[in-house]
Amino acid sequence: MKRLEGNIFVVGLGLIGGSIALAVKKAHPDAVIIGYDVNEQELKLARSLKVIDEAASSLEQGMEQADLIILATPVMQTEKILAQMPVHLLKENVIVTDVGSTKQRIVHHARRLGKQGITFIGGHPMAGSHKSGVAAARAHLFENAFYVLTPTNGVAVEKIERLKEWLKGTKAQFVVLSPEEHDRITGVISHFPHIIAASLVHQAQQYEKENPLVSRLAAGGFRDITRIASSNPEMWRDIFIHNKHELLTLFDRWIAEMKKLRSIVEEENSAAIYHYFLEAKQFRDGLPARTKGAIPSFYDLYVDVPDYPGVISEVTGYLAKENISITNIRIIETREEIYGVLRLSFQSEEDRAKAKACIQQHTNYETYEV
Ligand SMILES: NC(=O)c1ccc[n+]([C@@H]2O[C@H](COP(=O)([O-])OP(=O)(O)OC[C@H]3O[C@@H](n4cnc5c(N)ncnc54)[C@H](O)[C@@H]3O)[C@@H](O)[C@H]2O)c1
Ligand SMILES: O=C(O)C(=O)C[C@]1(C(=O)O)C=C[C@@H](O)C=C1
Repeated sequence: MKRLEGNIFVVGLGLIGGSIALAVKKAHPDAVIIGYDVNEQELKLARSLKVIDEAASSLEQGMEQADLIILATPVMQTEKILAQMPVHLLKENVIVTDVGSTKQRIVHHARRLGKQGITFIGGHPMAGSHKSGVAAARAHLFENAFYVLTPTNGVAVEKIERLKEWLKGTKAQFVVLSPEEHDRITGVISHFPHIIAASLVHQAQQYEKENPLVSRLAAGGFRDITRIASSNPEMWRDIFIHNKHELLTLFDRWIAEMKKLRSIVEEENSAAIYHYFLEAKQFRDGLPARTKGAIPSFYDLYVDVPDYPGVISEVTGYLAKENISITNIRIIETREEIYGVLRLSFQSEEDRAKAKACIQQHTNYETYEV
């Protein structure tokens, strides 16, 4: 495995910046990871968690020594940083990239770098979480996920390959898209779903004023579909402003769709209602669960476990006895007062099948694949 050496400057040490820093360090232990964040607490925490090797005292100080600059701030901040970047201070061969969830406006603002001979390659690792901050950063966050790159025409192929080499510790699958294609696709499968999740929560909040039982009765379905409403509001505000045009079209299409649905329910058109759900189920079930996709895929097994201390070691203990190795383990949802959902990831389909059989043999916990 080729190990690169050099200075990596990560601006914005939150969930994504921190995770990328850890992944780069894992693949290139001789690289020096320098970090900067406007929030001094996060910067200190990043240093003490060893997410970065050094803290820069300013953007300029970090940028002038960097061989790779990764901008991992909310997208409106990224736009500002690009506009103010001190190009004259940068190393000639530096590569500048970002991780923002939108691409057209960022790539547009980066044109000034290209004009002055600096390579900019837009990037977006298509995995994340509703959590934010460096404490949530994990080196494996992007494993198996797509990592979109949006290089513009003038960018040399060697520079793109070099960036992929730097980022190979993410174990993501790189895909090149135009910024327009990127924003169109993410509008449908990432951005618009966020407003739906947030609006469902607002609707429940309104109903709760009439009956406080609403939030107590909000069960698995509501929690599953609204998980992402717990995400960082600053990040999502910026995404909505950046991808406004795409989102306005999606609003119009969604409103038309809701009107259509409302009328079939009003008419009690049972065939139409049934087919609507059926088509949705077929498309959802057909999403590439095992191949790599926008929904990050692994050989995952979900286990509904009772909420008591020791339950995780109980389950992992059964698997250990049968020598079944787990690549990742996570409690993805605690459904208060009922049970938790344990997500176990495996290296292969075979391991997952063995694990399923093992858990079924030793426990009565429900197991399922999504
Ligand atoms: N969270 C996700 O699921 C996800 C996934 C892929 C990409 N992204 C993108 O990654 C970027 C970062 O998101 P995150 O989830 O890591 O957010 P985060 O809130 O965890 O981290 C962002 C960090 O940037 C810092 N910051 C803000 N303005 C700054 C500035 N001007 N200079 C230096 N630091 C600054 C903040 O203090 C914070 O520590 C966003 O552009 C987002 O669109 C997020
Ligand atoms: O899993 C989540 O919590 C996410 O919201 C991750 C998610 C997504 O919409 O899929 C969010 C924004 C990113 O730009 C990429 C990934």
